[in-house]
Amino acid sequence: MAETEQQTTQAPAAQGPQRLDGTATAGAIKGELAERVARLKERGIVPGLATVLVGDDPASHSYVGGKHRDCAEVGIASIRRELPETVSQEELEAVIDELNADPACTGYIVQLPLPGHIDTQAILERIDPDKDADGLHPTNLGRLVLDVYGEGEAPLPCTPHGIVELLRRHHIDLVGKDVVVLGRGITVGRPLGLLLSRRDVNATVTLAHTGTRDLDAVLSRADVVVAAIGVPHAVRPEQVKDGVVLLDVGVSRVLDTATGKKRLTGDVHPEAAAKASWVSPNPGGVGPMTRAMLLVNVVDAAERAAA
Ligand SMILES: Nc1nc2c(c(=O)[nH]1)N[C@@H](CN(C=O)c1ccc(C(=O)N[C@@H](CCC(=O)O)C(=O)O)cc1)CN2
Repeated sequence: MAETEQQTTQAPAAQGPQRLDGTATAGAIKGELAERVARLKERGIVPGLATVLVGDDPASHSYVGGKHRDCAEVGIASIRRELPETVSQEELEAVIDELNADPACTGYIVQLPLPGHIDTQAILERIDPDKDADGLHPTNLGRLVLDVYGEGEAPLPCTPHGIVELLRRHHIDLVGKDVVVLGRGITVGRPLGLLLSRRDVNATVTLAHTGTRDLDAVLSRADVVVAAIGVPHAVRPEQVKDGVVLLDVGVSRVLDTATGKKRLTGDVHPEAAAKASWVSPNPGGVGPMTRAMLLVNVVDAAERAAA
């Protein structure tokens, strides 16, 4: 696709939807990051990502494993902290303090969700904002609200940033478009609403949630729908217009009765996807972009620290 070509959100659905290919886009971003990491290393600076993983949840283990594989691909050093499900608040806070003080760790994340007995907000607030690779520290979320920080000057939450970047790199113009974000969670919906309404994106955003009245009417007007509620096939074909752009963020594991195995299912019904002009596959859409934007935050932070 030509670099300057602008895409419309109204391509006839008869052609079938085009894919917002997160795997390929993340691959391109990782290539760019590998070059930036190499330049940092020439100056004696080695970016290092630490992950803090609590408990035995297989999905969290798999996501964290992926993050470290990505680090190896682009030359970022890896530090792993694994703690039992029974870890106390104080023990976890001690690990945070240790990473805040460790010069080899230039950025880190605490894999979410944490067990119910842990005060997640207190943990996120204890992270040094300069090492906050997830962009979830209140200082960094506050910077997002203020919208006075330029590109790379403050970390952005990875999934929202990944969604905006995925659309941007597929030349999908959001100026003036009606974007409906389903879900108001702190890792996706709420920060995505802020990001989409920034002047450089300029979309009109509706953040829909369990309190939304007449969701069908809200969805029927949308040029773009981002579904991040984790309810399998929640977005149905009769709710969206032809040519809509659909981003499927939700991840549910449902039993496939044919195979007897669990299979990953998104929030978008396949027949809704068939009406779209563009759709992000799930898997292979927003997930890989989430991982790529984490690396962007790590490299940005290392460059800022070295400036
Ligand atoms: N500290 C954080 N915790 C969590 C975050 C986060 O951004 N920061 N987001 C999610 C989990 N997550 C990253 O941590 C994540 C989820 C999914 C993927 C991904 O690549 N998914 C694949 C499918 C993988 C599969 O088969 O399960 C895809 O979409 O292609 C990456 C990262 C919650 N916790």
